[in-house]
Amino acid sequence: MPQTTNPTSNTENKKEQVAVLGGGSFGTAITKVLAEKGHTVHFWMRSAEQVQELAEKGTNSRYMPGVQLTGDIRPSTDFSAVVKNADAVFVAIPSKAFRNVIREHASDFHDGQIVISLTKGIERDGFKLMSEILQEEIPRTRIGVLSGPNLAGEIVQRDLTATVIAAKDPDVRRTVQNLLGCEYFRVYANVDIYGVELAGALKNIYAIVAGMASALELGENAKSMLITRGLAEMSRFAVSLGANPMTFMGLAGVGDLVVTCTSSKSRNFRVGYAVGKGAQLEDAVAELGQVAEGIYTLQLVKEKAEDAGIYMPLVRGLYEILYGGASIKAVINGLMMAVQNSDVEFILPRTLTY
Ligand SMILES: NC(=O)C1=CN([C@@H]2O[C@H](COP(=O)(O)OP(=O)(O)OC[C@H]3O[C@@H](n4cnc5c(N)ncnc54)[C@H](OP(=O)(O)O)[C@@H]3O)[C@@H](O)[C@H]2O)C=CC1
Ligand SMILES: O=C(CO)COP(=O)(O)O
Repeated sequence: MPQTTNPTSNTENKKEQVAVLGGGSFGTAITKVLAEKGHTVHFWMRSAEQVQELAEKGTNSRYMPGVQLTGDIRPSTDFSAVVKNADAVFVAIPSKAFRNVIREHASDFHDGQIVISLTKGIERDGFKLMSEILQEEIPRTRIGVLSGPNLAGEIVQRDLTATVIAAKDPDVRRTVQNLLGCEYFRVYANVDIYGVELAGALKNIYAIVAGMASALELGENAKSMLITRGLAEMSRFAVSLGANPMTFMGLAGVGDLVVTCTSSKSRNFRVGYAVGKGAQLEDAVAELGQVAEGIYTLQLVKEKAEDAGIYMPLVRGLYEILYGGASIKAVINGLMMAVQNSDVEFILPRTLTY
C-alpha cells in the first residue's frame, strides 16, 4: 500500500526580526502572535501616545483593551527604523490609507524583503487590491497576502485560528508559515493571491447584510440563504475578474464569510446590525470607532459589477439601502421575488435556467 507522508510539523522556532505596520486591532493581534513565537517585533504606529503606552505598560488600550502583550516588542513611530532590519513586514493599514503610507516610505523597503498585506479592502482609483499597490509601489520586494477567518479579538485570546498565506513564491509561503504557525494559529498556503485577497474584501459586504438580517430576526434559514448566495455572488464576481473559484471553498473564502456573517465580533456585521435596528449609517460607523471596510468596498463593487455587467443582487440591494434610501423591506421583497435561478452556476450556468 502506498504510504502518505504526514510530517509532524512544518513550523520552525527560528527567531527572526519582523515588522508590523499599523497599530489597530489586527496589527496588534499579529504582533502578539509573532512576539509569543519569540520573534523580535518592530511595531510601527503613528500615535506617539500609543507607542509610549505599549513601551511602558505592554498594552494597546485604544484597540485591544485588557490585553497584555509580552515578548520582544519594539513599538515606534519611526517607520524607517522599523522596516530597515526586518526580514518580513506585515502591513495592517486600512485600505484608504494603504497606498499613501507605503508610497511615502517606499525607499525604506529593501530588495527581496518579504511584505505581506493583512488588509481586506480595495482602493477606489482603479479598483486595486493591496497586493497590486505593493507591486506598484515597492516592486522589488516579495509580496504575499494573509487572509482568513481571523477575528482579532479571538486571536489575542489565543483562541484556535487558521488563516491563509497566498504568494507566488514558495519561500514566502514557507517563511510566513514558520513565522506565525504555533499551537493556536495555523497557516495554510495558496497561490491564488487575487482570489484570497478579493475574498477577504468581498465578504465584508455580506457581513453587513447578515448583521442586518440578524437585527430583523429573519431566521436561521434566511441566514444560511444569505451566506450561501453571498458566496455564489462573490465567487461569480471574482471569477469574472480572473480569480480561481476553488479559492472560495477554502478558509479565505467560505471560512471568512461564515465567521463574519455569524458573529457580532465582526465590525462589518455590527454596522449592518445597527442599521437593521434603525440607525443611520454614519452613526453606526461613528459608534464603532474602528474600520468597517465593507461600507467602502460595497460602493466600489457595485460600480464595478455594473460596468462589467455582473449580476450581484445582494450588493445592489445593500447599496440601495445604505446609499439610495430604499427601505429594507422593499429590497428583501424584490430579492425574494426575483427570477429563481441556478444553485451552483459552475455546474448549471445561470443563462441556461431561463
Ligand atoms: N480586526 C480584525 O479582526 C481584522 C482586520 N483585518 C483587516 O486589517 C486592516 C486593518 O484593520 P484593523 O487593524 O482591524 O483596524 P482598526 O480600525 O482596529 O485600526 C486601524 C489602524 O490603522 C491606523 N491608521 C489609520 N489611518 C492611518 C494612516 N493614514 N496612517 C497610518 N495609520 C493609519 C489607525 O491609527 P490611528 O489609531 O492613529 O488612527 C489604527 O492603528 C483592515 O483592512 C481590516 O479589514 C483583517 C483581519 C482581521
Ligand atoms: O476580517 C475579519 C475576520 O476575518 C474581521 O472582520 P471585521 O472587519 O468585520 O471585524
